[in-house]
Amino acid sequence: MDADDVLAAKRAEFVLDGAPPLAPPEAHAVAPPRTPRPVYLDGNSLGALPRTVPGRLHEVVTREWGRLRIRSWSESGWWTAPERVGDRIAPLVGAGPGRVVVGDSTSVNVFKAVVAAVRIAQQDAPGRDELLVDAATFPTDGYIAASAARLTGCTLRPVPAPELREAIGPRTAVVLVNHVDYRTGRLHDLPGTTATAHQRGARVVWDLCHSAGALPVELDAHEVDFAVGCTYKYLNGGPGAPAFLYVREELRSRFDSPLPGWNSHAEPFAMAADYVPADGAARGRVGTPDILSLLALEEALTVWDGVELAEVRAKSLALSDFFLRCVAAYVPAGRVESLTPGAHGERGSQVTLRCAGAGEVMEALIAREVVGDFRQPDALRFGLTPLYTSFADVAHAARVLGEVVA
Ligand SMILES: Cc1ncc(COP(=O)(O)O)c(C=O)c1O
Ligand SMILES: Nc1c(O)cccc1C(=O)C[C@H](N)C(=O)O
Repeated sequence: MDADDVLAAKRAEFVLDGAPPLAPPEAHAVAPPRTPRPVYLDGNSLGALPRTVPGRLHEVVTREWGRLRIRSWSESGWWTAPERVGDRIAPLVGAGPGRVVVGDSTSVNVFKAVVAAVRIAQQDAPGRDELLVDAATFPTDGYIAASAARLTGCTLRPVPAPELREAIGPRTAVVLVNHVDYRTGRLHDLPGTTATAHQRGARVVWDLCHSAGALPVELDAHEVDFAVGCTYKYLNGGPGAPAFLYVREELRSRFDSPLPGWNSHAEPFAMAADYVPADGAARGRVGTPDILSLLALEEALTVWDGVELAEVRAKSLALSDFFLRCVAAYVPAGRVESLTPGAHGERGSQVTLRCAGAGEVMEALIAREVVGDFRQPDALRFGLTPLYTSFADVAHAARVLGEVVA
């Protein structure tokens, strides 16, 4: 299967094992892998380092910051980086140019998107005062949605994702959904939920943290209103890399950000007392962008050049199918149970196994160089990142898991 893998060559573009330490500034590259260990199955939490990033960062720090200093805001393209990097992410989430901006954290972008979506829904129909969130949401979305609800006079109602469509009613202003559940890896119905919300006069906000770069996402085609996502998982932007915010083209002029910082002003350097929002993606900005992280992300995104998301999806599903087959073959019966749906249409790009003593089992796996993660209370998570995970990796991981639980 590895021999037939059309994405196999991509693996060499990442730093994946005990290679020599980084930062030989002139070389800008790290020696290729010599051993296939450790097996890294945690790219759904922190993506691996693309080889060319250290060199690019070195250049940004020494030349753009060190020598050009303030000139770099214009000469090195720093000022426009949030929109430029947004345009690089756009094709990965099915968005046209000018609709995605990069900056802040996912949490902050959830806040901007949810409050802005409620404002639009309430302008269209003033009585709408309910915010729905998928009940198994990643915690930050739930916390932020609760605060956004308080600020906008809404009530927050958690609903299991498969029941969301039915739950959308005449009072629903906004539905906030995680596209892929971070715990189970379940893929939620983006086209159907979005269409139902719109039929019933509500707006949708999708959190794409676990789908951007993991599978095709068609934001424009499905007329999604707002979407947010992080860039440190499947987009490999690095720890704390800035998040992204998508605003649907038709809502561009109606997007009233609850965090209208000076970077989102139509004329930031007019330093005007009154706020006039920028047109386009820049309207989603707040303050000064995190340039080092942003430019590391921009470089990391070059690994997507020439990659078809359909191939990524096909490999992701083949990897999860194969991993589950290997688990069935190597792990004693009854010791683990897959929480990840069997149906391809309901699966993201990870496999989660429920397992007694999962915390200790994961510690033992990591000690044996199989790196996944543990989520409370009993979940073993294995992220499958098609650009660098091999079939041999997942077979090895299943074999070691079988030995550990036995
Ligand atoms: C679905 C989801 N939303 C949000 C976050 C985190 O948001 P932030 O980038 O603000 O830490 C994560 C992971 O950390 C996540 O899995
Ligand atoms: N963002 C993280 C961090 O700063 C530290 C440790 C883990 C994370 C994560 O991304 C967790 C991840 N969202 C999850 O799906 O559990």
